[in-house]
Amino acid sequence: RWGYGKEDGPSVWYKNYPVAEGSRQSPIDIVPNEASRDRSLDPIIINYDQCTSINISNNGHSVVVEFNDSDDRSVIKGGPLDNPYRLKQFHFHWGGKGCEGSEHTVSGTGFASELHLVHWNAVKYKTFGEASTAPDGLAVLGIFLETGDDHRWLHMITDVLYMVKYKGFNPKCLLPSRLHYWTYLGSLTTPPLHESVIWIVLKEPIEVSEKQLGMFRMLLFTGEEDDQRLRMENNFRPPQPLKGRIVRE
Ligand SMILES: O=C(Nc1cc(S(=O)(=O)[N+](=O)[O-])cc([N+](=O)[O-])c1O)Nc1c(F)c(F)c(F)c(F)c1F
Ligand SMILES: [Zn+2]
Repeated sequence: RWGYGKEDGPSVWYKNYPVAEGSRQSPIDIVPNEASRDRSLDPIIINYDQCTSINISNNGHSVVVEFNDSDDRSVIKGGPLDNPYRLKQFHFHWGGKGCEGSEHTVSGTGFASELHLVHWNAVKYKTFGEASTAPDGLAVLGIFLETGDDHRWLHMITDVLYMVKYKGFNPKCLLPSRLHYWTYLGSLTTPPLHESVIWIVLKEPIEVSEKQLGMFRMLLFTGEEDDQRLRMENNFRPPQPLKGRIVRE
């Protein structure tokens, strides 16, 4: 249906998902000195200590780790959020080589990869599906990955990328040391591109090794029954027009 290739990639998503040309699409290019300081913005609060990962899977677009979101055991709150948002899953976007791969860019510069932790507003909405079409339904925490030393905990993902089930991974260990962020109103960056996301992009990247990133690239877009093997890489959407939106910090 949709993908990242020539015929089914971001430049043609508008055909089946007209909202692709909407007024709050993501990702965007973040220009730090054009961000406006909002003193009413509190620090974000991340409570992932009781989180329960239920599985890891390749959904044909990325590698996704899903969590039990039946209660408020792992939530993000504060910052631009009026309610606690429940962690539902996290996934990554990456490139085929070091310099590009992230979805958001900073003054035109991309990172090697970007981690998205997808949360939903379970106070106002009964299900993720309902929240996913509401303007304040989702909150996605974006974390840039830059290449450097091995990441102490990322190996728990890269080591099990070929397995389906594993337990007890706390995504808190993927957070950088400082939680300074940019925030703006945007959308899912993959179809259905719902304009329902309050984006919180952390300023500080985490460091991962080229070898660890290489493990992601061994994943395939295609199924084992498909005749052609398409390596999963460059699963990122390019920056979209700001259309008058303000990025706050
Ligand atoms: O749950 C979703 N997670 C998700 C979001 C993004 S995202 O890049 O758009 N994002 O927001 O981080 C990327 C990937 N991924 O695997 O690459 C994801 O798996 N997407 C999603 C969906 F699949 C639907 F069919 C739907 F109706 C809906 F409302 C959704 F929100
Ligand atoms: Zn994403």
